[in-house]
Amino acid sequence: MKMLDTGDVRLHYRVDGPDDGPPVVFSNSLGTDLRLWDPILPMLPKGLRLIRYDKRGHGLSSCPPAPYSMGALITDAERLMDHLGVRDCVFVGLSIGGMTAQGLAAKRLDLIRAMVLSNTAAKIGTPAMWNVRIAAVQEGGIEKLADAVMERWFSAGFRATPELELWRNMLVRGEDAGYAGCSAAISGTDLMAPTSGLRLPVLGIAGAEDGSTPPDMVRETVDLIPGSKFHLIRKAGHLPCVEQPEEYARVLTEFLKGVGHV
Ligand SMILES: O=C(O)CCC(=O)CC(=O)O
Repeated sequence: MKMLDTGDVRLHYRVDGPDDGPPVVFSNSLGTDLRLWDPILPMLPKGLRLIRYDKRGHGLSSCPPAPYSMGALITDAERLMDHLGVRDCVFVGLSIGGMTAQGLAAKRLDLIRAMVLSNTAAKIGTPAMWNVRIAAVQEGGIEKLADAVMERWFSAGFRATPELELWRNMLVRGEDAGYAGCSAAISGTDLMAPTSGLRLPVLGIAGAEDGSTPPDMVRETVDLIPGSKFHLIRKAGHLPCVEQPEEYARVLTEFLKGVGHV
């Protein structure tokens, strides 16, 4: 078990692969922990340094009182990468993790060679929508939202499988304050201007049945960055790395090859 104490949060992280391998950093979505990437990591080429972490209020990381800002989430990722001596990584961010990627690239381009913006956007939802969600969590806990979240996370086909229970458990066993805190961070974030100024290789990934960040929303954001690639995964919702891990790992591997990381 590895932990970084930044002073205002303790971040749980995990590194797989050789210390001198090309680094790939993974940042996961709202209500998930670093196990989100378990389905795809064994399918990636050997020799990469695979770094993942639980953002504040999630997984085994500490849970400071809500609300959080996007700036704090970006600084957490920055501190972890500085702590691990990571430069020139490929940063793979899913949803709120993809917002962190965009903000970090705008702040510290020395850390990021290329990024994957998976099921994310420069702006997700509206403050009014997030306020309703935050109020629901404060009143009834994450459980109150869980069935609706499953409909956005997964396609109907996947929701009919027994594996659904595992991911639902991950969501509802999370900290209410962590969920509400990160929801507030998303609510206050509009990265359209900084993301438009980014110049680096980008791969956008969307799920055809994503009820949170539909394909058009992902595409609109990746199109802000000239030369970006885009890949649509069919039969997948908001978490295609879970539903279609082979395809996800294949397009990620092709992208890693394209930017000279493999
Ligand atoms: O997944 C995220 O990080 C934010 C988008 C979202 O709210 C997903 C969901 O619908 O639960």
